[in-house]
Amino acid sequence: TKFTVGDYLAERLAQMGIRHHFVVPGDYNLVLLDKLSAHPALTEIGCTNELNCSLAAEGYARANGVSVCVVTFSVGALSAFNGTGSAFAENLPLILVSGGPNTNDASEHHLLHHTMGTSDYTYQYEMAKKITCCAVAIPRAEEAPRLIDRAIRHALLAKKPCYIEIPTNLSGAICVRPGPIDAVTEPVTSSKPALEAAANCAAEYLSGKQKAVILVGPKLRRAGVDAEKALLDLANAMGCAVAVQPAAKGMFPENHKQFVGTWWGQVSTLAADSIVNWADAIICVGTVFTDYSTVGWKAIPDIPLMTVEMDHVTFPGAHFSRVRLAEFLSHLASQVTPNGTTMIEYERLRPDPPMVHVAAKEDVLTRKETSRQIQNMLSANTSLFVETGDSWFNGIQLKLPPGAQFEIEMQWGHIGWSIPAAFGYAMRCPERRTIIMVGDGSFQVTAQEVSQMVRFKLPITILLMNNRGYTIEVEIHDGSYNKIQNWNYALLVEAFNGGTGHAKGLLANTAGELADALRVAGENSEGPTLIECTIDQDDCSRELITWGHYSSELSAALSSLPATPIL
Ligand SMILES: C/C(NCc1cnc(C)nc1N)=C(/S)[C@H](O)COP(=O)(O)OP(=O)(O)O
Ligand SMILES: [Mg+2]
Repeated sequence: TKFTVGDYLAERLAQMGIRHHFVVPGDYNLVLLDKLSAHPALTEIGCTNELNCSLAAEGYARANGVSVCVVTFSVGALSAFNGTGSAFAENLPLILVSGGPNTNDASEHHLLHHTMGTSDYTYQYEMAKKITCCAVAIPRAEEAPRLIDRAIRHALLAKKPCYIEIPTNLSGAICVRPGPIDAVTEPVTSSKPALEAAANCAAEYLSGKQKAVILVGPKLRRAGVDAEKALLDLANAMGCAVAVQPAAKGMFPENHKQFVGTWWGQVSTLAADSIVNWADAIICVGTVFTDYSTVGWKAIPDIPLMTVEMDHVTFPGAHFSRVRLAEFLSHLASQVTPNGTTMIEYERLRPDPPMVHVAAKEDVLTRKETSRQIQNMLSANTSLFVETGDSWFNGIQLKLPPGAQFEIEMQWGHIGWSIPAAFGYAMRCPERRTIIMVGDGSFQVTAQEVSQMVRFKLPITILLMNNRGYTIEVEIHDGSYNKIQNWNYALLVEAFNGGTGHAKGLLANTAGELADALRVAGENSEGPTLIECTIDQDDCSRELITWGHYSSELSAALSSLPATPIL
């Protein structure tokens, strides 16, 4: 049989370790989908819509390192742009592939279905350029190898999404076979002189300091599989306190003796803020300081920083390009002199473990009791997804046992992300126990993807925190718009079974009912189990109230008049 453009893409995806491709079919991509599903190493995963398809691919990339989402032109791609934006914001190489109009139509000024109704079809490619690190539209089959390889390589190096548009008449066009995959996947290594110079600068930066801490940010994990190990080596070599930003929870082991908690200003955990504020040197590794992670700009380090990024290192007064994060940390680990001052001080500050109240079986269910029971089910095999909402704060308060994984989407913050993202993640890691903490408002955005968990028999446990509305928004700025229609969530999930599935929908109004429901979930290995936890609409974490208070100042800042009056 002839080798085609679609086969070229399929082979490249398989060569780089992708085993599942997330799709929604449409007549602009059907031939392409035939080629992809014909590849022995690829399994086609259909999704209910393109928003969920792109978010499922985003979740898959968290587990696999790279993912692909294949949609139809315009009506499909514009929804998939949202999950692509998430991948950009979260530093994930998601490959967005869209079918496109037949290359013969433009010159005929044909009006085509699914388009804006004009004969200019370039708008999608132009938009994709803005939300990816590389966008290509294949004009003819001869250029497919060069353009496909270029887009994928950019995505892998930048840890950002890329865009590949394949006209519907080119997927089946003759194409040459791909060369070695190294040409696409081989990483860029550090410049040796720059690495040395940066390490010398670090030694100088640290030499005059007494109280160094390490602050870990969400880009650490995105810097590659050896990045977390390199950080551990540096932490062990230094002996100093190590704090994580909220979006980096789980990227440093929480049972490590030098772990001092999540640094998040007034809503830090384990008094991490006290030791970070005490430090006279902060090594920021993959950190991201945003309005949310600094609690409305209130918690920003106010001392000169050393920052280690994915491909450069900066100091007060110095910048070193092309220094890879993992290589730099490992190199530094072999050079630094131990300085445990901040750990000695922290042991004096470390808060005593809180008294945990165990509710009686008949007690009305509370947020705290729900968190306590979730804490007890976390294990080395758990992957916990926490959704935008009070679930952020409740999830971040939990203590991760060694090996447990934690996934959060704090930069993009698209409510509903956790359902498709956990589904995509679980397709890649079916052996792990995936648990989702999600609010009622978020669940309503992407609930359809639970039906794919039924279809692929994924034993995902969904803790649906039903506080009757958009509570985070209530805390930031209340209004009529924070009210939503309540659903019978347990019934909805059972409706997805369609006569053959094994989803279970349970309602927990008391502590005892939650305990029973979690037992049922633990035994359901054939499909998802949703447990609707009904809690009072004002039963939110104190961190949310504190953060919300400062963020309402933030939202006031967001709505503040422009600094320079517009004349
Ligand atoms: C509406 C919105 N954010 C605005 C928003 C709106 N649209 C999208 C796609 N993403 C967003 N973050 C948010 S955080 C709601 O409070 C979420 O409500 P819910 O899931 O019920 O969680 P809580 O009750 O714990 O807040
Ligand atoms: Mg809610």
